[in-house]
Amino acid sequence: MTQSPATSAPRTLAEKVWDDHVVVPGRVDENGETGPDLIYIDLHLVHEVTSPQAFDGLRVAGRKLRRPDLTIATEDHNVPTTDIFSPIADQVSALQVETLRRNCAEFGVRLYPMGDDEQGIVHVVGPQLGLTQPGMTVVCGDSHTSTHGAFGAIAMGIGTSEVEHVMATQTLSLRPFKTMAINVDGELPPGVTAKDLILAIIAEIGTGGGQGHVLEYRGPAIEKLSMEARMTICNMSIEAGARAGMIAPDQITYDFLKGRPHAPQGDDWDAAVQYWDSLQTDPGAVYDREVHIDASALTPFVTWGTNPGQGLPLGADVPNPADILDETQALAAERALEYMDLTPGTPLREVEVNTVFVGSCTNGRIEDLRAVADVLKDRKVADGVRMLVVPGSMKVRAQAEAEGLGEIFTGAGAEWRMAGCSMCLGMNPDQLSPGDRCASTSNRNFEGRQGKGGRTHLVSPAVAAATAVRGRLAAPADLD
Ligand SMILES: CC(C)[C@H](C(=O)O)[C@@H](O)C(=O)O
Ligand code: SF4
Repeated sequence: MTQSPATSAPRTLAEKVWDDHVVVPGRVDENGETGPDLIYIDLHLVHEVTSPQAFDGLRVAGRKLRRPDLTIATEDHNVPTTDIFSPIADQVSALQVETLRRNCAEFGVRLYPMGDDEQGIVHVVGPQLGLTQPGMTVVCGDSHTSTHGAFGAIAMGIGTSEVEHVMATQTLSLRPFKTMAINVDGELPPGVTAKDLILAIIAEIGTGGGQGHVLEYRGPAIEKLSMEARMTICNMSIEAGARAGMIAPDQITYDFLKGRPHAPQGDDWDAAVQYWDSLQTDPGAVYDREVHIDASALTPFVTWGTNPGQGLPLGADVPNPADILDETQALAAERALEYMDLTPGTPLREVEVNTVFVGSCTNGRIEDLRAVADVLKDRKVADGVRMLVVPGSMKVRAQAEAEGLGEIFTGAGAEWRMAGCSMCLGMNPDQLSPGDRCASTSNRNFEGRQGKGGRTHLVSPAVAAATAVRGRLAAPADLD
């Protein structure tokens, strides 16, 4: 953790974290081109889907895992959320989970298996244990690793060959990312949440808008957000095409972290906070690109299409592709509406759903469940609507139970499940059937993502809950 000399040029949060992790700087070749830096990795998260080949690679090369102490694994994608205490029925899922268990035992990786108190979605488990900390580099063979950037870490998804590289060396060879500031001015109005904000940001900059960049979300609206809300935002950075998303650590970050099992303690804590405080972007630091969003102008946001950028305020109508000037986007909208079976001009509030999914690494944390319970209390899920509430981790489930939320969910007629990725992508039995329409708190609305022929509208937890009660896309204010 080297401190930069006081005379150095102003740097952004991302640049500071990067600089502090360079093991070998990129070499300049004869044409003056700089090669990739060799970057140290502080935390490597592992799940059952993207790790088998990487472990195989180590085995074939006869190598050990370099830092088992910086590696942690959990079972999430294939976990059946109805019964996690029995063996998995599905053969493919069972094999993936068994393989992870064997690999973790052989290479000495700590694993949180199904049935363990700490088990859950990898991006919920890391922060919950205090493993994810400001100023770290965090990787995982999973695109939503960007979630951990909410702590002021550079956190990114990597491919399977990179997973193997990190396992063998605890480093990665990377070119520095470009930087982009997403300045969120003003204040979010009551009833408008982090999920609405990030959906609006992606609609604004596009699903390719962040390409090659690390996004830094900043400004008064971001500074007010809880860690859960910040994680929701950073989680979806990848849906804007970005390499990572970050938020500078502050007192809210420290209050969340303090006392967690892996957080520094005593003098180490004080020293860590002193270092973390130095990570804020310096005044005068220059980003490659800056975007401004006015939080106070936002309302609840929902997607109508088949990518996360195809979203609109809930009060809007289904768009008419003929009104979209950009030809490619107009064509994409046309195809999306066909798949989604939506007619231009229909008010989004009229769109009927038969399924509601609350969960995922975007919105499966305790605050999300509290928001859902606030709406469901003394209300019922509409006839003909199936609602699944799936906690992001078993710790979140236990907390929700302790607060009486589980009873509210089941009392309203929702299914209250065990922890896992579940219907976010349906690698377990929680899937949509063809023609089902789902309001989902997850992060991807791609064709067939939640089950073949299923249709997904991305929404906030509050909108999901109100939609479950009304049977049509709705915000809690529509229920009064
Ligand atoms: C299975 C995994 C590789 C994938 C990802 O990388 O994101 C999954 O988590 C997802 O959300 O689609
Ligand atoms: S909850 Fe969904 S987005 Fe998150 S890791 Fe699991 S499958 Fe991927």
